[in-house]
Amino acid sequence: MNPRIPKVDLHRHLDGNIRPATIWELAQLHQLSLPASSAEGLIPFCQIQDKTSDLLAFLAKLDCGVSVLANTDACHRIAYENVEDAHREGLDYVELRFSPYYMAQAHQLHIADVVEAVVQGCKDGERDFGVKVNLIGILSRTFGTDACSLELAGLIAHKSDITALDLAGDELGFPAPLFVEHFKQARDAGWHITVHAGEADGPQSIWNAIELLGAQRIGHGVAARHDDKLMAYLAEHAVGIEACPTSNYQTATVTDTANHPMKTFLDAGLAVTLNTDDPGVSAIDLAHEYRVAASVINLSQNELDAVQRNAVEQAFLSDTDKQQLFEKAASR
Ligand SMILES: O=c1[nH]cnc2c1ncn2[C@@H]1O[C@H](CO)[C@@H](O)[C@H]1O
Ligand SMILES: [Zn+2]
Repeated sequence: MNPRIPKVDLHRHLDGNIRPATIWELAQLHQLSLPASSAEGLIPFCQIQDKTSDLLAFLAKLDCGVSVLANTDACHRIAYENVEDAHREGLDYVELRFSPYYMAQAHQLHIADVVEAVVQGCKDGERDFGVKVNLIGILSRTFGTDACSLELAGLIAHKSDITALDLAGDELGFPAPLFVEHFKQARDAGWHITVHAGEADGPQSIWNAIELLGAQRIGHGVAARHDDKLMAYLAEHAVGIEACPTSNYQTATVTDTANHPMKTFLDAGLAVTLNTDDPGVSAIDLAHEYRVAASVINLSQNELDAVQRNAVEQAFLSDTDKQQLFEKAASR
């Protein structure tokens, strides 16, 4: 990554980035059983080894980490450690997303309490590590529309501490038209919108995210490659593409990383950004994704710099905040 351009990750699930050592310690603390007898032994259960058969097999790997969230202190801890991880990676700004319903599920926590703990964990992390953070709430579509209504209510209870709403989980089984009302409420709350689309399903899912849910950015968006009209629309309206190539390889969204459409998207004028998705589960960091984009996807240094700048342009931040990020990076 270019140190003179802000280092930004816009698509990172904090509940997909729980350290194996923390999973182990929380299980000890709360006397919870795990499928292994040491932190190292846990790795095959909470990290992808090579790739999985499909998105749902990938998502099952997140279950181990959230299974130890026995109380709100545990939620605070993993949020705080996510900010520490971002600091260790040298990031200037990160948008962390999380699904409070999913985090609350294993131990029947109160959804709004989970949101509060995550908000506080991130605030404490920002104070201690000097990384700027914004939070994106997720509706986990996999659990259906009623669960998503509860999840939305828990997020809206902390409306001013949340920047945007996202829809994640089983894209094929729970398509966007089911969530029109949820996203209307989110826009009425003044939130930005980003939606996982075109990862497990086709281009229509991306159109739906934009036209029915009001998405300003698309998580993954890989399937746009099959629809020229959509590509032209994305370019014209600067709808950002949050690319996560290693995740896309591991979920079998792309057959191999070299086949990722990032370069095609850039050539077509799309505002592509590069992100980690679930770095703990994928065992990667943002610098790894930039190396992959250079050496496997063959982006030039100019293209990599453009992608790095796109992340600032596409961030859910005010123009003043974006300017400050650019100035901070230019002066180092
Ligand atoms: O790559 C992904 N695609 C779709 N959904 C995802 C991905 N990674 C994580 N989640 C989903 O996000 C929520 C936790 O933040 C969970 O619903 C998880 O399944
Ligand atoms: Zn994601």
